[in-house]
Amino acid sequence: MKHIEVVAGIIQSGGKIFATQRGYGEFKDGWEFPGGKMEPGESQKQALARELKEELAVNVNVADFLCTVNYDYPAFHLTMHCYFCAIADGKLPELLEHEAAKWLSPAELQSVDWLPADVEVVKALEANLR
Ligand SMILES: Nc1nc2c([nH]c(=O)n2[C@@H]2O[C@H](COP(=O)(O)OP(=O)(O)OP(=O)(O)O)[C@@H](O)[C@H]2O)c(=O)[nH]1
Repeated sequence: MKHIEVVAGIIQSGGKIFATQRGYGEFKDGWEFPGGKMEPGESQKQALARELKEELAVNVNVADFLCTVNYDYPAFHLTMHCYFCAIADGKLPELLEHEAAKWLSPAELQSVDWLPADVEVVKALEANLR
C-alpha cells in the first residue's frame, strides 16, 4: 500500500490551538492540523516550518514533539509527526489554502469534525494539556 509521511503543526497562541478545515480533495471539510508532506533532505521541523509558511503565510518556531500517529486509510497508510509550534513574529495565519480555521480552547477540541487520523492526535494533545 502507498505510504505517506506528513508533518503537522499544533500552533498555540494565547492558550488556544489552531485547527484548519480542508478546502479541497478527498477529505474536503475535515478538520486537521496544518502541515504536509516532507521533501527529500528536509528534517521534520524544516518541512513543517516550510509547509506552514506556504499554506498560512505564518512564521513559526517549531517546538516540542507531541506524537507520531499511524493510520490506515483505504487508499494509503499515513504516518504523521506532530509538533507544537509558536508564532515567531506575532503575525497571525492567513488562509491561503484552507476553507476555514478556528482557534480552539482545550475544552473545545472535540467541537470540530477531525480527520480520522487526527482523533489520536487530539487525545494525545488533551492528555498533554491536562
Ligand atoms: N496536513 C495534514 N494532513 C493530514 C492530517 N490528517 C490526515 O489524515 N492528513 C492526511 O494526510 C495526507 C497528506 O497531507 P497533505 O497536507 O500533504 O495533503 P494533500 O494530499 O492535499 O497534498 P498536496 O498539498 O501535496 O496536494 C492527506 O491525505 C490528508 O488528508 C492533518 O492533521 N494534517
